Amino acid sequence: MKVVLLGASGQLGREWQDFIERQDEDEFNLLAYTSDDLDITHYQQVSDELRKQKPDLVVNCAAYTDVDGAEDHRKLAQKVNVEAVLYLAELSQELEFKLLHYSTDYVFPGSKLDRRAMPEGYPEDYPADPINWYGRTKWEGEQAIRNTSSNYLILRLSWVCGQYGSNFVKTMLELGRERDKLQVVNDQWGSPSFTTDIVRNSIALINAEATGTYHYTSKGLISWYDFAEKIFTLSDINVEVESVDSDTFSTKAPRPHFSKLNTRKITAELGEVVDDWEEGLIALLEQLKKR
Ligand SMILES: NC(=O)C1=CN([C@@H]2O[C@H](COP(=O)(O)OP(=O)(O)OC[C@H]3O[C@@H](n4cnc5c(N)ncnc54)[C@H](OP(=O)(O)O)[C@@H]3O)[C@@H](O)[C@H]2O)C=CC1
Ligand SMILES: Cc1cn([C@H]2C[C@H](O)[C@@H](COP(=O)(O)OP(=O)(O)O[C@H]3O[C@@H](C)C(=O)[C@@H](O)[C@H]3O)O2)c(=O)[nH]c1=O
Repeated sequence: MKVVLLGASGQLGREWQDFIERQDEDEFNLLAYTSDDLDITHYQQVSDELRKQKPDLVVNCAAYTDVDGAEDHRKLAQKVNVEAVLYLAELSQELEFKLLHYSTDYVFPGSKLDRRAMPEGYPEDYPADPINWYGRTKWEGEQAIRNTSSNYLILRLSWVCGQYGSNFVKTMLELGRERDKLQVVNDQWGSPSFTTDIVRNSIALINAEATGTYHYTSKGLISWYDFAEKIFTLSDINVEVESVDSDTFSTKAPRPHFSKLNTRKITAELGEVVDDWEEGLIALLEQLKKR
């Protein structure tokens, strides 16, 4: 299968490349493009390249992911997360490739009431109602695909962490080593998704010829504070972590209080593929230690 990977230098893009390199058979012929190789907002270049390569599958790991930055750079976030995605969806229809696109838990409103009503998380068909600009652009990008392409897979993820790029685990390890004391929010609940699990399950969904929208995240429901505590305990880092609410640790973009994704649908499709978040964290810390 010929696969074009966009956003190849991000945390998920690099994990995709690693995963394919580790495969024994040549199941996938992967062509990886960083933003320098191919900017997805340069439509003519995208069109020329995809017409030339004629892929069976385009994996879109490219996105504007700076949640606070999106509030100040609304047009850019809109261009990358909506307009360029619409263009990819149009090309998928015209050139007949499958489009695998990633989206986020931040499309959901995340009220504290929702946490009580849906402790196992939001199902795929729960109405989106994002509370920040990043979430809004990601939702509009999803809708652009649904309204345009008949051959797509949208995989919603939450709290993505892996060995590459920047994420909460790596930020905590850095801050924990630099500082004596940290504040971490205790009133935003969800679950991390680890990049190795995401790529494995993305490929399983592709092999199962799944289409439509799916959720993937680890088992369990934790706050960022719980996550930070576990990162420090497992890493033997001695730092004082103060548990604070979102008003105390305020950010430019509001974050949902609850953003757990329900994973019943992917489990029904693929079997018991959803891993425990603590196991995922232990594996990631091991990987980081080796690097
Ligand atoms: N990170 C997270 O916690 C979550 C992420 N997701 C989704 O998962 C997907 C992958 O995220 P993740 O790997 O974490 O993100 P990263 O921020 O690590 O990577 C995003 C990549 O997109 C590239 N990019 C940005 N703009 C363009 C552009 N115009 N053209 C081409 N490439 C571009 C970036 O390149 P460069 O660095 O060179 O600009 C970067 O390599 C995204 O769709 C994201 O919304 C979903 C839930 C949680
Ligand atoms: C660094 C830091 C963050 N926080 C808070 C801020 C925020 O509410 C939460 C997580 O911080 P981050 O900056 O990693 O969060 P954030 O950028 O909101 O992460 C999100 O990224 C996008 C792309 C997604 O799609 C989401 O699923 C989610 O993973 O922890 C603290 O409380 N203390 C700290 O020292």
